[in-house]
Amino acid sequence: MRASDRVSSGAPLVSMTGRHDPFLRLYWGCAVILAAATILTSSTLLALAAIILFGLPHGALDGEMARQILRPRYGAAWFILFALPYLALLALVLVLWRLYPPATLTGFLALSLWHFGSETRENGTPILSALVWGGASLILPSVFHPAATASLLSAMAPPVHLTSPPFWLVWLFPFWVMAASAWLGATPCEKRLEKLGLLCGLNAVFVVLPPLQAFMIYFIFQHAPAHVATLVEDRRWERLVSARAALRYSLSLTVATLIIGALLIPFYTGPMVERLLSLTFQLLAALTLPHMVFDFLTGRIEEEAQRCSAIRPV
Ligand SMILES: CC1=C(/C=C/C(C)=C/C=C/C(C)=C/C=O)C(C)(C)CCC1
Ligand SMILES: [Fe+2]
Repeated sequence: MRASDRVSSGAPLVSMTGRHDPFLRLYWGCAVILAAATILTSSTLLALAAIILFGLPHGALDGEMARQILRPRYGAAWFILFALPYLALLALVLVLWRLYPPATLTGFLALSLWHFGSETRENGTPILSALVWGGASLILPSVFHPAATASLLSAMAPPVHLTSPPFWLVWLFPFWVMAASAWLGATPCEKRLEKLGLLCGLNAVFVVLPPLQAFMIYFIFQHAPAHVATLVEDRRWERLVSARAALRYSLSLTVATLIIGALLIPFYTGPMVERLLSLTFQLLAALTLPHMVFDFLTGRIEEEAQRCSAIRPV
């Protein structure tokens, strides 16, 4: 089973907060305080800080997985083998943002929908739950806050100027509602009320809050912990035994990403808030492509390992 095939929607925050670990309490306490400050002040900068500080580390865990797979075979060269193709894909996406901003934005949104969906896919109803949970963060703001979503997406991909969100995100809404109803219908009776509550909670976040704040809440309290929970539950990753360990092993690449981000600031122009907004999301897109390729490759390696162990004589 691929890491992303495991169940994670719904429970991640509860299972991943490490309620009894004082360090993680502090970590999540800071996340809650920063999120609350963002909402109270409506500050774009604080929202970006929360997204970076508490969302980015989940992607940095790719380095830990690559280390475990490549180091036994290639020794110290593992890092180059991992980092070079990763950085090449990252650079490619950053160049694509410059050359074809509208097409890259569309590609990023489609990729994000896939990425968010695959993180919250459930075993019984994989496609439905992926559309429901993955689509919510993109479809709901486009429907309930079209003007604000359009201006954020425009700021993300200058010189694109959207007066409304991409039509396909809005058109997906009726399908999203149907998928959500079908998914609830397919959920076992005893769990239905709980799932309905979660769905209503997620809807409320995207209906009530402005799009960037709602996305921040989704990203740091649902998406990132779901990814970490999936990896911790996956017994393949020897050192990822707890959320705390995951945080520790994500630290070096998180810092490296922050340095890359800081070095890129001079390449972005305009008022500082807009520069940081486009840089943050363009970099997220640039990280998401190699992250998804990596996820695909580790899934293939796992399938291969299972195939080999199935044909090995006992
Ligand atoms: C900027 C922005 C949006 C899009 C964000 C996207 C598409 C983020 C993708 C992040 C990824 C893929 C992270 C991977 O872990 C919304 C929600 C449409 C509206 C609010 C502002
Ligand atoms: Fe992610």
